[in-house]
Amino acid sequence: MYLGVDCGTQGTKVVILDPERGRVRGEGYAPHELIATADGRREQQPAWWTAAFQAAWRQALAQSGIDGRAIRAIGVSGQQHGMVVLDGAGEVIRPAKLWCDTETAAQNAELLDRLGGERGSLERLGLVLATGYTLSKLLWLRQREPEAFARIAHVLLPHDYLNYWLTGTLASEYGDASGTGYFDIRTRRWTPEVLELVAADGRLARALPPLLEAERAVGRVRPELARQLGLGDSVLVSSGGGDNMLGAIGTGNIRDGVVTMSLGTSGTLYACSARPPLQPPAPVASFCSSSNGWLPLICTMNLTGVVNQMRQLFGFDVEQFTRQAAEVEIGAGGITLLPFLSGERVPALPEASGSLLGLRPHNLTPGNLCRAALEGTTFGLRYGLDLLQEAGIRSDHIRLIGGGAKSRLWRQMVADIMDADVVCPQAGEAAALGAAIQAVWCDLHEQGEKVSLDSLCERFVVLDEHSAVSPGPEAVERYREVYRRYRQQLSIVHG
Ligand SMILES: Nc1ncnc2c1ncn2[C@@H]1O[C@H](COP(=O)(O)OP(=O)(O)O)[C@@H](O)[C@H]1O
Ligand SMILES: O=C(CO)[C@@H](O)[C@H](O)COP(=O)(O)O
Repeated sequence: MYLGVDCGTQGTKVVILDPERGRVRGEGYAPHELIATADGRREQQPAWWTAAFQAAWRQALAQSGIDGRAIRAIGVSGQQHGMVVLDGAGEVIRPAKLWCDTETAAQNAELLDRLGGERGSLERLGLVLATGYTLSKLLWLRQREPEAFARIAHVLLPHDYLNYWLTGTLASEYGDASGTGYFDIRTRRWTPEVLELVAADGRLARALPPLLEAERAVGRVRPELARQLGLGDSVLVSSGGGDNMLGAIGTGNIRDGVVTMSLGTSGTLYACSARPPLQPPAPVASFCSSSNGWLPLICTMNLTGVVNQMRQLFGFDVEQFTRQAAEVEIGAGGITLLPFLSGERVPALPEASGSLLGLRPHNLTPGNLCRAALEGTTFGLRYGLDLLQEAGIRSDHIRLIGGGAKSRLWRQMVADIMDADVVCPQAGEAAALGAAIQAVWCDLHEQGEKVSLDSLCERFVVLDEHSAVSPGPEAVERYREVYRRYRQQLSIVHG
């Protein structure tokens, strides 16, 4: 049996994969708290992740009915870009700043400028620095909390931290490392000279962990933790990765022609590629994949969080919200929501706020506002799809994952707005499944079996044909018009 863990923004999900039967035997979930303030701060205590890991694991174990000692290996997926800083004793210095923290927008602008703008950043790193990447968080820490900064001995990403907690070993891997802003996505090496823009004495480069190939193991679960979790005494921990990289594995997106979209706290859209795109538009992040290739990606910061807030404003549960939104026409009666409540990464508006446009006495209804929240956030992903297409990525079908993919209305909206067929994988938690598949891959490699990741995805990734939806020609036409209105209003409000 293999354990896949996905530490997302809103919670940790766990799956237990039975390789013989080729299916998930047990699942678990535990939510995370979030520190969120009006200045854009978004932080979490790493201890909340480890507590959620344990709670979700116990649920999955109980559901599966297996003995915990049957687990051979664990794979960990994590929200990208977070900054976890440890002191010399391996203790967490302060809460982790997350991918969606925009408090560091000024530091990102300063660093981008010092790198020579978008062009300089592309030349040095193979991608354009964005607010949310780890680098600007380090500069922020140096400027705002110099005492904490002085104590840094190790800098990790969220999934690296979970691997460290599991094994006691400090390590990173190419996929998640490529979202730091101090890693060259083409050579797959850290870039110490970029870190020197934050501290010229070289100490940050010394704080970075060694980099692993995707199919390598970090180590084995620490004996005292294994006992506490009811695991056996030599459970392997695979390299793990960023949640989008492992979402790619969990949707079989490891060869050309597949596009995955995730409707989670973030909205993401990505396709794997054997080479990094040659001249990607600046918002396209040419991250490395966890399948030894690349994963050009776009990410929006305002998705299910905005939809949840609109829903809660009216006191609706998910079913009531969906009914309200479904009962009104495409276009929300002329209302547009530019949904940048938390600032935005794509388009690059880290300090923006949201706007509601087109309000009139006849259209100001809960149904129109609920629909405008779904449409506005999905148009952000359509904007991203246009950019990915500019980078040369083509596909007329999308594999849809993340919490929002459970909504049939949203799935149909994605199909109509993107003009593409949409299908979900059978396993509800694709990134956790991807992590479990990577654990199988790594375990087989340790045993000397050079099995391909492709063959494992063939075996374990099953699409749910009942979830499939196709674009409706009439709806596609109507959304085209509404999207045009969205783009126009976007340029009027944000230039
Ligand atoms: N049936 C549903 N309809 C619409 N949204 C849903 C549904 N089920 C879950 N969600 C949304 O999915 C969100 C969680 O998504 P998830 O991908 O787990 O986030 P993350 O990985 O960022 O923690 C929930 O907050 C909720 O808004
Ligand atoms: O920053 C990015 C991608 O670059 C986000 O996709 C994070 O990785 C968070 O993911 P979720 O919590 O939404 O799954």
